[in-house]
Amino acid sequence: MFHLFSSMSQGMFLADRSGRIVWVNEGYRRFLPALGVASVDDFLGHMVEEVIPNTQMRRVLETGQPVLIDLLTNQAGTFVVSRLPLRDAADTVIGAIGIVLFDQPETTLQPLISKFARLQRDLDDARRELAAQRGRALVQAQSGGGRRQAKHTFASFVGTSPAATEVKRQARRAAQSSSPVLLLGETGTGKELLAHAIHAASPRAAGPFVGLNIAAIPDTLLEAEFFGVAPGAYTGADRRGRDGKFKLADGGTLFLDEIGDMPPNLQAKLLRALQEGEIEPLGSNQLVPFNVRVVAATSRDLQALVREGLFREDLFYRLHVLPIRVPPLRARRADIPALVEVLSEDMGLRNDMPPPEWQADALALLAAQLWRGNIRELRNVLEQAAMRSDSGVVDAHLLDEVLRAAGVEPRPPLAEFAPSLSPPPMESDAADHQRLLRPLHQQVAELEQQAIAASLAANGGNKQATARQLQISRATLYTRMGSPD
Ligand SMILES: Nc1ncnc2c1ncn2[C@@H]1O[C@H](COP(=O)(O)OP(=O)(O)OP(=O)(O)O)[C@@H](O)[C@H]1O
Repeated sequence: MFHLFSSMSQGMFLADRSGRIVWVNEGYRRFLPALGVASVDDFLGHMVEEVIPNTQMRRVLETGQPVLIDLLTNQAGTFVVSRLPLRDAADTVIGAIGIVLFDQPETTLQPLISKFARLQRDLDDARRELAAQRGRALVQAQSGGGRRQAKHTFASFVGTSPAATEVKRQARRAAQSSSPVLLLGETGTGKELLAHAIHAASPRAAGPFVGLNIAAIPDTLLEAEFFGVAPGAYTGADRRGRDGKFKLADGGTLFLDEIGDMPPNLQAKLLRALQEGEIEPLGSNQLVPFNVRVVAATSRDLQALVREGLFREDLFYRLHVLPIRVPPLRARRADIPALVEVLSEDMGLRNDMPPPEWQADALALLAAQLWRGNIRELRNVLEQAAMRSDSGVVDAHLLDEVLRAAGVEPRPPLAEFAPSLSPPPMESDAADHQRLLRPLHQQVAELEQQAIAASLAANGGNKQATARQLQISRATLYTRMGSPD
């Protein structure tokens, strides 16, 4: 074992019970200059922390517990390392082995590191959202409530598929700009959610977020909704005047949903307002400057509307500065299991019940559907299935019935989805630990095969997309697929 570790790893050394380095192999010697150690003689005989900054070797010697995998960063770089205690026949710790498994993990472990970075970013977003929610609760408690704030951040946008990651990347970049954003995508794809997230990540986050669904308001009332009404313009209830959404969103973000449904006369007025940076409340004859960032959304084909003369071309270009295409759910099937989990948790919380459980065949069936209503439709189907399950467990049979009742002719389950969707078998800590004590090349090869199988399944067997997702060349993918090692 000792020789195997020594030859398979990038480098290895031994410390005695007191933490003094007593042996170092050939491989390890090349790290010495970067550690600021001139020769092996200056390394041997020194206490481990004197020559390897940030090492956790002392803890291993003191506790007798191994650190199987750790990242060590010091002036010599970042390394994936392993530290194992050495014991004598009476089980007393007599020293420890330090092993460098990988140097330059940022290149050798690129797919893992980028996944880690992405998860870390999502975690940071979630933490920020929690902090913001606490802050909002505090502000509401102090002000008696009623503030218009973003309800979602990027962490609420569930999905790590390439398509979801790309849309979040574009939206994050858009958040930093002050130009109008145009969110394009089918109904229920998360456009409104992204609008909230863009606001929450923008320099205007402390300002209000005001939404207006143009399709939901009669044309005759829209102008007053947009620009407000001056005092005295009308008799009756509106005598005192009323602020429009532009005024309410001052200093923040105005979300114009279903912009494609805007009547032509109002399109002209909106264009003028955006060009001049001023609005004219109904009946006022006065121009009022505003400071609002517009995020618009539509599920209609805006360019086709322009061609048909139903949407002004000049307004289209005014809004089309930062277009973001939000992908439909069927273009990111890999996100379905995660969405099912999040939506189930939410359903459980709302109904004060344990979240429903989804069997692997049910998930495979869900992953295969076209989801024309996207996440909203998915949620609806999940809710109906959960309601019809007495045990709280939903299988493909029950789901099939629910889909048919909802008027959907179910497409057959994606076979390649089922194995990757079923949860990994539970292993006891001891067995888990034992698995880690096998030859490293074998473990790495297994991990590679698992990653390739999962990615192939997520990409419906498409090798080009799989290679892109894993950030390896197609040639490498074919080699790895052919050699399970
Ligand atoms: N990526 C996602 N992760 C989690 N929930 C999502 C995601 N995308 C959408 N949802 C949820 O799905 C529902 C529909 O989303 P949203 O209203 O943002 O869609 P939309 O594109 O604006 O739809 P419409 O065009 O019909 O207004 C909401 O409940 C939203 O929270």
